[in-house]
Amino acid sequence: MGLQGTSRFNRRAVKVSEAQQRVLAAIQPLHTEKAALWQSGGRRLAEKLVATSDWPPFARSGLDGFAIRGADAAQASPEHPVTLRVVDAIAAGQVARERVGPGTAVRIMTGAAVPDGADAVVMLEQTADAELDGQPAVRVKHAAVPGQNVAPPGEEFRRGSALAEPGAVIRPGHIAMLGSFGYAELPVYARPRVAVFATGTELLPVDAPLEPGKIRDSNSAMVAAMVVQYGGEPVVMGTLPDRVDAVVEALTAALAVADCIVTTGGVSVGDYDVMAAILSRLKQQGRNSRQACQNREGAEGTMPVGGEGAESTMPADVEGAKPHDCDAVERFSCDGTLLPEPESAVSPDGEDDSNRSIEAELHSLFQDDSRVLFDKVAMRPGSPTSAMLLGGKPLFALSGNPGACFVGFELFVRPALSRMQGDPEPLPLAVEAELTESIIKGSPHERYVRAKLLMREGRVLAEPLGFGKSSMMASIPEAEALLVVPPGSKGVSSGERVKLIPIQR
Ligand SMILES: Nc1nc2c(c(=O)[nH]1)N[C@H]1C(S)=C(S)[C@@H](COP(=O)(O)OP(=O)(O)OC[C@H]3O[C@@H](n4cnc5c(N)ncnc54)[C@H](O)[C@@H]3O)O[C@H]1N2
Ligand code: MOO
Repeated sequence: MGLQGTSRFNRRAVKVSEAQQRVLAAIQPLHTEKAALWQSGGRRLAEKLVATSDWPPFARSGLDGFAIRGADAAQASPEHPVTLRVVDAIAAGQVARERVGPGTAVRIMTGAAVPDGADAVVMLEQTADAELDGQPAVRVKHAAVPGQNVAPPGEEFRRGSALAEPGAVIRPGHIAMLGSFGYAELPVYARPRVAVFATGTELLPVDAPLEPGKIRDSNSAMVAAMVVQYGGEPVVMGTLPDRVDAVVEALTAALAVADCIVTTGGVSVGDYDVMAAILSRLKQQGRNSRQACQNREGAEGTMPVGGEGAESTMPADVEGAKPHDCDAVERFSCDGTLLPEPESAVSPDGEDDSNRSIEAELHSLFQDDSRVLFDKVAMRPGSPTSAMLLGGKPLFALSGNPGACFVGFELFVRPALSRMQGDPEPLPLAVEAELTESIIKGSPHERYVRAKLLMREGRVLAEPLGFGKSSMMASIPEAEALLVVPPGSKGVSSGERVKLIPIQR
């Protein structure tokens, strides 16, 4: 394959929190657009919106009854009712033609504008129809006070007051408020378009019969569903064989249509782990470019985010940590672009020709602002989970194992999608719960265990689900949280409080 070498083992794990920070530091919110009010639920607002009038906009009756002057019925009681002449009757949406003067009332329905002169509404149940000098009248049988059952203008919102801040998720309540103030369209962040690929020559489409040694591609559809769940638009691009040229071609096509790419599989250290090979080459490019600059300028180079300098804050990872392989030829310019292949590197046999064409394809894939963000994470499952920027767009190379793929998406792709949609705090809030049963198995790295949440006697409990191996999917549908087991040899005991990350259901 030409791209495999010892550098595929040369990966050092970063902590989950560090990996998340690298992702967030590399991503900006997307462009904004307008969405119809009724279609904007769940999207994120791109601007602060304010009340365009006082609310309510007029003094509003809270009941069906009679609008009166409170002072007229201050002493009213069932034994000594007060009789008032009824001068008008209005439904919601109508405005009274008459003012309410001393000794008069207007029959009024819920939501109608309280007429001038009136300052109270008496509910129908506290009145009786009457006549006064042959004219319609009302007997008020309970004492009234000014202001009763009247919502004054601006009671709830003052004109100009903030209704929602940029980045807020638009919830049904926002839609009600914004509709009241005449916002028929809302400025929202664009939904990220996410290209989804599964790599693996063993993969069959979901509608194909099983064949010996092959399995159906379940990750693509799961990832697409998760993209939708977190506000994005998936572009499912199918399965790819474990060949660098095929993957590079597909990634190039994806970059033309998507804001973000998610791949699954091929990210570990195996002979056919094609995503790992691409990551390794991109990393090598960054390293060579820095080396070339240092040599040329005779100065200490500074490492970009995701470079080896950042990694040195971690203890050497026990699995796969090796000194950097610095035997690469300097074929990269100071800005990180690939320089032409030297003539001497090309031999007449077919192997080199094919390498050369792969080099050319990689050259065009690794445009400006292409770099590895991380290529191993100190976690289980999904330690080979990786991320890179390609031409400024994030690519998440998730593990092929379905359980690890799911966890990798929740931990890294979800915050990225939230950031692209303008979320000011894209990392999910961790909460605590009591563990229902011990997790005996220790781990050198943090473990993210799929769990169900239970309420018992007002306490939130977390129940670890069975079938939680990286390769297993049976626990994914039921998972309501990822329970975080700290690194260590002894696991966590039943009854202990554990940190967990809720999953959107
Ligand atoms: N020598 C080593 N081997 C492995 C290591 C290691 O450190 N050294 N890491 C292991 C860990 S941890 C994980 S996780 C897996 C990650 O492997 P990849 O991400 O490269 O994934 P694949 O090898 O392509 O596939 C793994 C597994 O998942 C199945 N798969 C792949 N794609 C799909 C799909 N779209 N739908 C359903 N299932 C899929 C695939 O058939 C494999 O069974 O590597 C370990 N190995
Ligand atoms: O880290 Mo891997 O996902 O355990 O099997």
